Order: sequence, then structure tokens, then C-alpha cells
Amino acid sequence: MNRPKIMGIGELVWDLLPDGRQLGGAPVNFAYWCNRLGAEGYPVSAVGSDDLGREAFDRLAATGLDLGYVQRNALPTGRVNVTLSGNGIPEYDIVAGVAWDALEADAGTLELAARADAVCWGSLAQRSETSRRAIASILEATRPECLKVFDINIRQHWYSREIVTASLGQADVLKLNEDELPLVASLLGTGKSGAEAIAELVRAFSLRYVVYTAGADHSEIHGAEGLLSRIPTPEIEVADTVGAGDSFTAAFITSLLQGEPVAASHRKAVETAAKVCTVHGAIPRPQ
Ligand SMILES: OC[C@H]1O[C@](O)(CO)[C@@H](O)[C@@H]1O
Repeated sequence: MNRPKIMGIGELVWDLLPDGRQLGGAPVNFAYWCNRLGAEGYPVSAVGSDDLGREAFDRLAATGLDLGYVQRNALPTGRVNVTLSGNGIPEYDIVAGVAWDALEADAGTLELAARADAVCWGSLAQRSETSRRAIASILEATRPECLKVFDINIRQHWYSREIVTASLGQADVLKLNEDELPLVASLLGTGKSGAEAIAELVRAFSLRYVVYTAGADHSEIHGAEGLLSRIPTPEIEVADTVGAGDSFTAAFITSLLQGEPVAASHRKAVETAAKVCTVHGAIPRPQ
């Protein structure tokens, strides 16, 4: 099987969960799952020169990920206070002014971008102008055939109409969930909801796919022809849902690039996300 090169660009954080800290950050979770499912997954992020940064490196290195694109700078390593509701749904309090807010598009990263088969980014890492510019430069360095995946991952108030529309304009694939869809529809002033809002996004931004997850209910893949696949979410014992969406996107994209059809890639995504929900945190602790 071929090993597509897939980059996850943006935040790297320690998720401070009620039962301890876990590595996280959507792009890192994404890269981890791409790698685990048979792609070459590359996290592109930054940590500080502090103890948490060193520990993040050690923990990620133990997973076998290539950390050659994780930068180090003088800011503190990212941290997120995570509280969980009764059914394991997280709420995030994301510390600002941290290492991944100063991401740079260095020569090595641009060179990797020029060879990448897919790149994935979100809205949160674009909260700082520096990282927003770096992400734009990395996207610009990709080949036309590189699949551009915007996993919107709206967190707290860290998004804007400008960031969302600019990223949608770059994307081939959009991933969003049931809370994010109405938010995006209202940001863009479409006045539409549900499947109509998705169809409008596909049309307005010439998207190849919209990957839509509705938590414990179901998920859908949409294309220019409309609904392509719909799968009910399996019933499982949920530890927490942290990182479930990131692993969903990773499995869908990896499978597609490995040549699987949309429906099979969607099934793989559903299975992978279900697995992530049964463990605490986004990246399982090494055994
Ligand atoms: O990336 C922001 C937050 O979202 C997650 O990636 C889960 O999707 C967490 O690991 C992180 O704290």
C-alpha cells in the first residue's frame, strides 16, 4: 500500500484533563492517526524550550512520529484546560501566547509541503498573525494536486469570518460538526441550515467533500452531487470525545489517498473515531 505524505499544521498542546495530562492539538492528533493508519503523518507545530516541550517531544517520539517539523521557540509549550460534561463532551480553555502561536514557515517545512499529498489545518492556530501567515505560506508551497483539508475545529472565540472564508477558499475538503455548521452558515450569512447549508458551502467554495459529524447520532459525506454516504454512530462506552473528530478526518483522508472509495473511507473514519472515544484523550498512551 502506498504511504501518502500528510501534514497536520497548527497547535500542539497538553490537554489538562481531570484525570491527568494528555498530548493533543487537533493537527497533532490528526498527524498521529494518519501515521498509525499507514500514511506518513507529519505534525507541523512548535513547542517551547521548557519541561513540557521536552516531555511532548519524548512522548510523541515514542509513537514513532517524525518530529522533524516540530519547531522550538522561546514561548511556553501550549496548554489547554479541559473540563468534561457528564457524557464526556469536552470544554476547552486554551492558553494564549504559546509556542504554536509563533509558527514559522521555515525552509524544511516548505520543502515538505512541496512533496505533500495532503495538508490539514484549522481555525485555532490562525489566531495569531504569525502562525496565520506561516500556514498561508505552507499552503502556497503545495502542489496543485495536494489535497487541502480544512478541519475547522472552532474553539472558544478563536475564529473570525475572515479566517473562515479565507481557509474555505483554499480548501478541497471541509470537516465540521453539528455545532460548527450553523455557526459557519451564520458567519457567511447563507440563511440556510442542514443539508442545504452544506450544499451551499460545496457550491460556493467548490469543495470536493464536506465531512459532517453529528456526534453520537451519525456522520455524513457530501460532494457536488449531494449526500454521498451516511453512517449512524456506533453505540459505545464513551470515556471522552477529545480528538474523535481529528481521528475521523485522519482516517477518511488517509483511506481516500490509499485509493479507497468514499463509502469505505467513511466507514474507516467512523470506526477510528469510535475507538478514540473509548480511551481518555486524543492520542492513546503508549502501553
Ligand atoms: O486543538 C484544540 C483542542 O482540540 C483538540 O485537538 C481536540 O479536537 C484537543 O486536543 C485540543 O485541546
